[in-house]
Amino acid sequence: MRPLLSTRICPLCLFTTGSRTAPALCQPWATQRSYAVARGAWKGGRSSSPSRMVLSDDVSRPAAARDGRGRDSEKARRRPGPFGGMNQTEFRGRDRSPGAAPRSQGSQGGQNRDRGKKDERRTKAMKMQSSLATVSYGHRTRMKANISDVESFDQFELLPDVKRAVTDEVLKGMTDIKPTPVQRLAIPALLGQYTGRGPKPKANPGRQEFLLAAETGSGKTLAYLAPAVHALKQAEAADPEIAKYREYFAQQREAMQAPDYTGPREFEPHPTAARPKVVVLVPSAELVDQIGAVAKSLSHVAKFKSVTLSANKSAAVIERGIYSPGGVDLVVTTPHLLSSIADSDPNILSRVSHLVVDEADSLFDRSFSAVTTAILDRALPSIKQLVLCSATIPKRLDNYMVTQFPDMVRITTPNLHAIPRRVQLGVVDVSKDPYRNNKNLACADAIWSIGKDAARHETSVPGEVDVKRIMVFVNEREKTQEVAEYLVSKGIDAVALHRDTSEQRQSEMLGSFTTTEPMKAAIEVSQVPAGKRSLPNTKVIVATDLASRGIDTLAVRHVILYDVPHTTIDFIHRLGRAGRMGRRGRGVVLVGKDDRRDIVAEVRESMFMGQALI
Ligand SMILES: Nc1ncnc2c1ncn2[C@@H]1O[C@H](COP(=O)(O)OP(=O)(O)OP(=O)(O)O)[C@@H](O)[C@H]1O
Repeated sequence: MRPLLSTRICPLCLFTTGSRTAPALCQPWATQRSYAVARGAWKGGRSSSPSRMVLSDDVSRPAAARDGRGRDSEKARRRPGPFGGMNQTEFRGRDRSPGAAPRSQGSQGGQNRDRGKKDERRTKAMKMQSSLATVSYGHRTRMKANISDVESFDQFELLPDVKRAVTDEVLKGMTDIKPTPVQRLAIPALLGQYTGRGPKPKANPGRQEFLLAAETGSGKTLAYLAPAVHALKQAEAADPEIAKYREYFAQQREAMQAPDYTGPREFEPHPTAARPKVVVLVPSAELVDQIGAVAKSLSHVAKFKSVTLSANKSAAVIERGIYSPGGVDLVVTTPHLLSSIADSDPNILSRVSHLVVDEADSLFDRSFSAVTTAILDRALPSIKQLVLCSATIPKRLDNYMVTQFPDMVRITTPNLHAIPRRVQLGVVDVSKDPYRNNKNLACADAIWSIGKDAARHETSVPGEVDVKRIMVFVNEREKTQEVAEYLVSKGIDAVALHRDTSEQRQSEMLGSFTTTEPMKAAIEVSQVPAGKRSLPNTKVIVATDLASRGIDTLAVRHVILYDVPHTTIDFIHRLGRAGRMGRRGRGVVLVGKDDRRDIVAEVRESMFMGQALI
């Protein structure tokens, strides 16, 4: 007997039959077929509306929002009874939520024939968690169109010095420099520049609010810093107070050079002393240093004063930085530190025109949100541009933005919420032999095999190999130390990234993970005196993703997910430490007997399809 799935329904008489015999048995079917064949539109008995392999760009809109005809046919298709749900041009059960990215985003998408059914199964467990806000397919497509014809930083209306600072300082040494998708979208938008696509932006004399959301390692820092520095320099050129100070400074300096000068030898403080115009908030001291370094590079050419403030610095250094008589234009800091400075000097936020909240998903999370919003409230009266920046938009953040900033312009890249394209994910079932739920052993084994594999490839110097830098992620901070100690006991150079790790060791290790400089080691896997083997060509950081959120770990090719992350948000941030800026990367997830295999399988399949996680 022919299986039920291969039967077809004649659209006119609703006669059910096998596909081969249909034309012979059913006259309307045959008539329709020959008519359609003659038009070149035969789709095997389906109606001539779009094939289900073509996605409509209003796929994210609910059926009720579509035209009347659509609603009627929808009703008909959903009619209960033996023929209800037949003759559909698209699969009803398919995930129609906007977060489920279209096939066209992936390279392998064409392989999936019974796509609708598979998609539903594929995202079921992720949907149960459903922690990420969704982005519609139509929105992604529009954003894709908006970036297609931007090829160079010259196309942006940035001041020449700022442009030079980006290409000759921050991206120094790179050839064929092109803006990344998020830069193509965000820089013109933040500059208020019209790119010839979409509706022309209205000049907004009040406050502008932007969300800037793009995948990990995609260049978001420059996307917000370059326009902020541009605005800073423009405002400075038009500020009468600064012009007056410059005049005073030049006169005073000349006067001081006279041999008979007896007046004060110090200058009056600059109008911007302790009154920055641009403030960038980030969640950790490491990120303060990282973003601060990009700002510093920009300042060398664009000429402005940037300062980094973090709890790693002494009170004296912080005070010297912020109260420098030469003024301060841009501050990169954490909300807690800025808040405590603002408690003793409320004027510190009185001139802020540009406030950037980087890693906004963390900074509006429970642990930070009270202090972040307090800063926001203080700074809002003077703010001209507020930018929230993140690689993930959790539903929580989405709701906050909807209620607090309903007019916020959302700039999201077409691949938002997808794991970088060139990162692959392998799964190790640690519940089986030889590990029997010993994750420590499985983790050490994975690192040893990466190290041994790398030891086979000598550099141009005989006997020398590249050092592999590997990140291991655990769910709980307390676990970092335990895992790191175990790895060290197995001859692996591992360090836990947490508050109690010595600052020097931590920054040494992070430094070697964020540099693009190759590191070399002797090829031999050595025997230390006690007979314990050691692996000299790997370096390992064990961390929770909070400790490493946003860190630009360019040197990392391997990420080990010791614990299965609690949410897809954590998957994105953890795997996003590899595969930065289009580099290749590999993730390995250790799945124990109590772990959510369904989630891992779905994440893996989404990655394979090149689709966004939901
Ligand atoms: N146009 C560009 N071309 C090449 N490299 C770039 C470009 N823009 C930025 N980069 C580099 O890409 C790397 C990642 O950038 P950045 O740290 O801003 O990523 P991100 O999007 O903020 O990532 P995350 O979400 O993980 O914080 C940096 O090393 C940066 O120098």
